[in-house]
Amino acid sequence: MKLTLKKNAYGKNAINLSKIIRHPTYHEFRQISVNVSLEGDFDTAHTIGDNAKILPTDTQKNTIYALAKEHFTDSIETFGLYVANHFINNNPPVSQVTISIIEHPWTRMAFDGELHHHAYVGGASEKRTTTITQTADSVTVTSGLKDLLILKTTDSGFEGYSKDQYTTLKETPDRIFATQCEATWTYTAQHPDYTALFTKIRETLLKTFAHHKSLSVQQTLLAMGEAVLNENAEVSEITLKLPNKHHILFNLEQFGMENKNEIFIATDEPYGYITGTVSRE
Ligand SMILES: O=c1[nH]c(=O)c2[nH]c(=O)[nH]c2[nH]1
Repeated sequence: MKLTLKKNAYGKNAINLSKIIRHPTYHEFRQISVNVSLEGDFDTAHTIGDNAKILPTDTQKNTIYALAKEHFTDSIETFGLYVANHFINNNPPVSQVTISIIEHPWTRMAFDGELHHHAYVGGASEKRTTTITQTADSVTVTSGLKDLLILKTTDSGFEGYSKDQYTTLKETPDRIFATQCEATWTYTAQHPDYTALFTKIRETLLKTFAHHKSLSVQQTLLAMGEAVLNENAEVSEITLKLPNKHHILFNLEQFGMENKNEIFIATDEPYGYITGTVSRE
């Protein structure tokens, strides 16, 4: 039987980089994690161990640090586009480059309403993300956010669902809705203002989550996606991933007490996993 090498790719993951951008009146601190993945004419490396066409992943890593000096000055999308372009233009065997970047936010400390010049608070779970995929004749940019923890204490219920002999879940018109939101979106236009749009989309996601009278996670997911597309002509499609981080009512009756939707078992696992993509027709 003849065996063939099918789709293959190689690159460097988790290239962790931080940068101080010194503005006249304050320092900006940025921290990103970059993945590089190259596809192309690399068969002979696999078949006969000929590395002539291989740009070492160590070089790929060095390239990210070197290019960041001049070209990581704005959004992660703009930097990712520059880097993808560099790899495809300088390496003939490469037919497709994928650059994924996660940005860890650091925000300047504030005292008496004044932002500090060079001290920051980090550690928030939420991250901004982008993936750039570039070939000789096409480039796609996907932007997003992940690990955005959001919760509401009411305006969420789950009733009227299908039941069988294994159903134990009680219907409720009022429950906690907690999720770790992941969103990724693509654009209708080339070179939009990535950062302004990110801020606007994030705001729309939060506002819709907060205001929606939720009959299910599924219904809120669609409402959030629709709101983003309705309010942003520059967005062509959005995918949302909303794990349902259950807070389960604890049985206080066993102690002769009534639980008026106040005490819960906060669970991480198992969790419901609701995903969906909303697109323009
Ligand atoms: O909003 C929800 N959607 C479900 O599909 C589901 N399933 C479940 O057990 N709880 C919930 N909640």
